Amino acid sequence: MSDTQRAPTAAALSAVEVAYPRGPALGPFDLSLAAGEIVALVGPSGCGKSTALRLLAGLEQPTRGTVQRDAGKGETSLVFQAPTLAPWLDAAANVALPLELAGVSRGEARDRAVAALDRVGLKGSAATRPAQLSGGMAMRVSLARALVTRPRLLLLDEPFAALDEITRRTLADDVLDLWSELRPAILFVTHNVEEAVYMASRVVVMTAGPGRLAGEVAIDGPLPRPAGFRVAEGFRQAAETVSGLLARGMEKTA
Ligand SMILES: Nc1ncnc2c1ncn2[C@@H]1O[C@H](COP(=O)(O)OP(=O)(O)OP(=O)(O)O)[C@@H](O)[C@H]1O
Repeated sequence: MSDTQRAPTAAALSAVEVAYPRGPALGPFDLSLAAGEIVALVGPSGCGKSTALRLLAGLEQPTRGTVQRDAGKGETSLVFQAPTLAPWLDAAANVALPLELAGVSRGEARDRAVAALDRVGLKGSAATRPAQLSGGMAMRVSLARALVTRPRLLLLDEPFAALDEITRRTLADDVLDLWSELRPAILFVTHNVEEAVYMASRVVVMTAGPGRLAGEVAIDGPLPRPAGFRVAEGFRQAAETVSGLLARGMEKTA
C-alpha cells in the first residue's frame, strides 16, 4: 500500500448521479482522492468528466449521491483548458486576484503573485498583459493563480489540451514539480492516455456517458517522473491497460 492510499480522503464522490432535463449525464459514479494524491480521470467525450470535476469543486450539486470535500472553498483551485485571464490586468494582478478576494492586502498579494510567477518559470513577466503571452505562458499564469493560495485540492480540467506537444510535456513536468512542493490532492481530467499515465499515481477510466467506472490502473514509479519514464516498459504497459479499459468502456454502452 502506498503512502497516499493510507492518507485521509481529500475529496470523494459516492454513488453520484447527475441528470439534466435532456437526460442522465453522469453515474452512478464513485471517485475518491486521498490527501496529496494525483488521480487522472479519462473517458470518452461527453461521459461526464467535467461534471465530476464540477461536483468536486462545489460548482454543481448531484441529482443523487453525495459529495465529500475535506478542503474548504478557499483551499480548492480550478484550472480550465482556457486560461480565463482578465485581459485588462497584467499577469501579477491576475495571479493576485484570488488573494485580494480573500482579503490579503494589495501589496502583499502582488508580492506573493510575483513569487508564484517565478515558481512557474515566469520571472520578469509580472507586468505583461495576457494578450502578449503565448498559450503556454498564459497557462503558466493560470497555474500560478491556482497555486498562489496554496490549495489542498487542485482540479485541472484538460489544462494542456490547447497546447503543442512539447509545451504540454514541459508543463506536465512543471506541474509535478509544483505538486512536490505543496502536495495538494490533484484531479487531472484529460483525453490523453499517455499524459494521464505520466501525471498520476492512479488513472480512473470512465465508460461512455452517462459515465460509470470502467476500471482503474495504479501507476508505479516516483512522482515527479524520472528522465526516460515515457520510454520505460512499465509506462507502455500501463498506457495499454488504460487504452484497453477505455475501449471496453465505450463498447459497453455502444
Ligand atoms: N449544463 C448542462 N446542461 C445540460 N447538459 C449538460 C450540461 N453540462 C454538461 N451536459 C451534458 O452532460 C454530459 C457530460 O458532459 P461533460 O462536459 O461532463 O463531459 P466530458 O466527459 O467532460 O466531455 P468532454 O470530454 O467532451 O469535455 C454531456 O452529454 C453534456 O452534453
